[in-house]
Amino acid sequence: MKIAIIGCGNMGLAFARAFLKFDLVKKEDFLLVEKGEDRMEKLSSFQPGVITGVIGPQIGTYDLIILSVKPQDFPSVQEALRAVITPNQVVLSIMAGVTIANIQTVLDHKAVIRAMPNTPAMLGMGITAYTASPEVDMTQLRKVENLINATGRSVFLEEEEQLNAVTALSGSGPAYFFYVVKAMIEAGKKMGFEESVAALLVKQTMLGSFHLINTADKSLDELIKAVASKGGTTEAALKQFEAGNLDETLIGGILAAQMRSKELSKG
Ligand SMILES: NC(=O)C1=CN([C@@H]2O[C@H](COP(=O)(O)OP(=O)(O)OC[C@H]3O[C@@H](n4cnc5c(N)ncnc54)[C@H](O)[C@@H]3O)[C@@H](O)[C@H]2O)C=CC1
Ligand SMILES: O=C(O)[C@@H]1CCC=N1
Repeated sequence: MKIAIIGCGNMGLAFARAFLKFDLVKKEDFLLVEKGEDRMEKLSSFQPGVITGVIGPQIGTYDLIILSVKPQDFPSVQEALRAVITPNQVVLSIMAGVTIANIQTVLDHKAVIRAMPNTPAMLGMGITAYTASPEVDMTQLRKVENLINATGRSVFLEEEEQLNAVTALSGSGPAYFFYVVKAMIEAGKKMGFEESVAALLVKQTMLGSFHLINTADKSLDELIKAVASKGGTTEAALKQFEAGNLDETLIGGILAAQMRSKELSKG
C-alpha cells in the first residue's frame, strides 16, 4: 500500500513511526508532506520515506492520503489536494471536528474515513475511534483499520456524531491525565519533596493504580473504598475534592471539549 501523510507534526509522525515499525509500508511507498522547515529537518533525520513541502501531482498515485494538519490549516491543503486527488484513493482524516461531508465537498472526493486517535499512539498504546463514508469499501476499510491498529487499539463507530464525544474523552484525555499528575507532583513539592522524588512517587502510583483498575475484580467505588479508611487521610482529601465539586468540574470540562468539537464541525 502506498501512503501519503499531509502534516507531520505530533500525530502525523506518530502514525508514520508506527507504520514503519510494523513494516506496513515500504519507505519508497511512503510520502510525507510537511510545510514546516524545522519539522522537515526532524523528519529527514530518521529518513522515514520521501519528504516534500508541497502537494504535487505525485499524491494522486498513493492509495491512502492521511490528513493530519490542524483543522484551521485544512484550507491551506484543499485547493492543491483537490486538483490532484483521484477517485480510487481513500482519505483518512484525523482532524478534530472536521466532518466527512465537509471533506467530501471541499475535495470533491467520496471515499473518506474519519478517525480520532490520541497521543499514546506514539508508543503504540493509543485508542482510535473511526467511521467511514459508504463509498469506502470493506477491503479499503480493513486495510486502514490494520494501519490504525499499529498505533494501538481501535473501535468502529456507526455514527459520525459520536466522534465529538470521542474527541472530548480519549482524544483530549491524555491532557487531563497529565494535568492531574502535574497537580499531584505540585502537592508533593509543597510538602517538601524535590521534583524528581515527587514525580517518582506520583508516576509509580498512577501506573500501579491503572493496573489495579484493569486487573482487580472491583468497581472503581470499591477500589476507592479500599484506600479510604474511615476517619483517615484519604477521606480528608476526598472530602476536600467533593467540597470543590472536583468531579463536576472534570465532567464539565469534558463536555466543554465535546461542545468545541461540535463547533469546529460547523466550520
Ligand atoms: N495532538 C493530539 O493529541 C491529537 C490531534 N489530533 C488532530 O490531529 C491533527 C494534527 O495535530 P498535531 O499533530 O497535534 O498538530 P501539529 O501542529 O503537531 O502538526 C500539524 C503539522 O501540519 C503541518 N502543516 C500545516 N499545514 C500544512 C500544509 N498545508 N502542508 C503540509 N503540512 C502542513 C504543520 O507544519 C505541522 O507540522 C489536528 O487536526 C488535531 O485535531 C487528533 C487526535 C489527537
Ligand atoms: O485539542 C485538540 O483539538 C486535539 C483534538 C484531540 C486532542 N487534541
